[in-house]
Amino acid sequence: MAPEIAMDAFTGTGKVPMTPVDSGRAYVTFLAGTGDYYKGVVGLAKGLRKVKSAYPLVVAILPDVPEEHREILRSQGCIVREIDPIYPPDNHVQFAMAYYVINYSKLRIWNFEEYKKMVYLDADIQVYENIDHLLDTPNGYFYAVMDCFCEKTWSHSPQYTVGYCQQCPDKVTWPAEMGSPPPLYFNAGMFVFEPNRFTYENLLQTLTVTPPTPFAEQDFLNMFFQQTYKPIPLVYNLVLAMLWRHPENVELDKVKVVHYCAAGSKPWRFTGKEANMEREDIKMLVNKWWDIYNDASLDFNAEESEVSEENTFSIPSIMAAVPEPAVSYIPAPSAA
Ligand SMILES: O=c1ccn([C@@H]2O[C@H](COP(=O)(O)OP(=O)(O)O)[C@@H](O)[C@H]2O)c(=O)[nH]1
Ligand SMILES: OC[C@H]1O[C@H](O[C@@H]2[C@@H](O)[C@H](O)[C@@H](O)[C@H](O)[C@@H]2O)[C@H](O)[C@@H](O)[C@H]1O
Ligand SMILES: [Mn+2]
Repeated sequence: MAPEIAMDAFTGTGKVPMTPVDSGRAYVTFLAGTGDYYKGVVGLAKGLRKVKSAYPLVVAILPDVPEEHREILRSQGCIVREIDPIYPPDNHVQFAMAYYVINYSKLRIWNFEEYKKMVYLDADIQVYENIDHLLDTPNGYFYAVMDCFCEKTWSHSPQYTVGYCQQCPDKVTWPAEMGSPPPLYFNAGMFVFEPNRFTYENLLQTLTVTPPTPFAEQDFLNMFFQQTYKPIPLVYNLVLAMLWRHPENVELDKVKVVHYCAAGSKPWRFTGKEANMEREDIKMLVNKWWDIYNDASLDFNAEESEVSEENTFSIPSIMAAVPEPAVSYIPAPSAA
């Protein structure tokens, strides 16, 4: 006998609320390679469960992700979707990190048209407070958190050269002789977007004529969505470098989402040896990530999920086997 459920648990019309698949909303992350980033996805899946997110986690994976890792993600209730890689046009650019070249493949998520609105999260991100409300934001905008230009990874940029950062625009003003300051620039580790076939095709076509730059798809997305980009508060994507570059902008106890993107900060391979990794706040955040990763009570439970399926929100792992819909991809540009 299904447990008695207060009518207000529904939409008040007595109708069962839409399940996450029907709601057209989901979280999505990206996984490539045979390495240990799958641990980041497991941590993220468990973190979203811990904050009682109502929506599933879709994982866009490249073909090189081994079956063993795919099975681990399915067993954690993830919806695993294989995508084709996307390479930037032939180039000789020096990416800030050599592996950034695979990050262009993230653009395939705009083709997940069965979803109307999604939150993209890097696999090195953890969600510590429920952020489902981001999926209720008004359509037509690209929501993301502003990045910081102060790390050495930005040493190629004019901002870094003049010591300008959008996080403290009054500290070093943009030199007038260099024209207008750069447009607001987001970190592409987390963003709220609407999958859309037209946008998808436009992204891929534009990519073929856009010379690659050091921050790869992050630079590309900033250029592409410049007119519709809407900054959201830093609590939705704490880029760790903010802790030592702009501590005045950070209230750590209010942060909902932590992005482990500083060199040496990936929790699953943390040694504490790199610069700033000896900080107490960094060690606390890494331990916080491990507490969730190691918490067996947060593992996906298919039975529990099926029971709650009747009431509210969950996705049985059978959904995890959802095959890639037969769509004709725009052929990716030739490999770099
Ligand atoms: O070997 C890799 C490297 C990267 N990624 C994915 O690409 C994202 C972007 O890379 P990363 O987070 O390392 O970049 P950062 O945010 O540190 O610049 C990761 O979060 C993963 O989702 C992956 O799956 N395998
Ligand atoms: O492929 C480019 C990547 O660019 C971004 O990472 C960078 C960037 O944020 C710099 O500003 C930081 O200095 C650096 O530490 C950090 O790794 C995104 O987090 C990642 O998802 C991905 O798009
Ligand atoms: Mn990242």
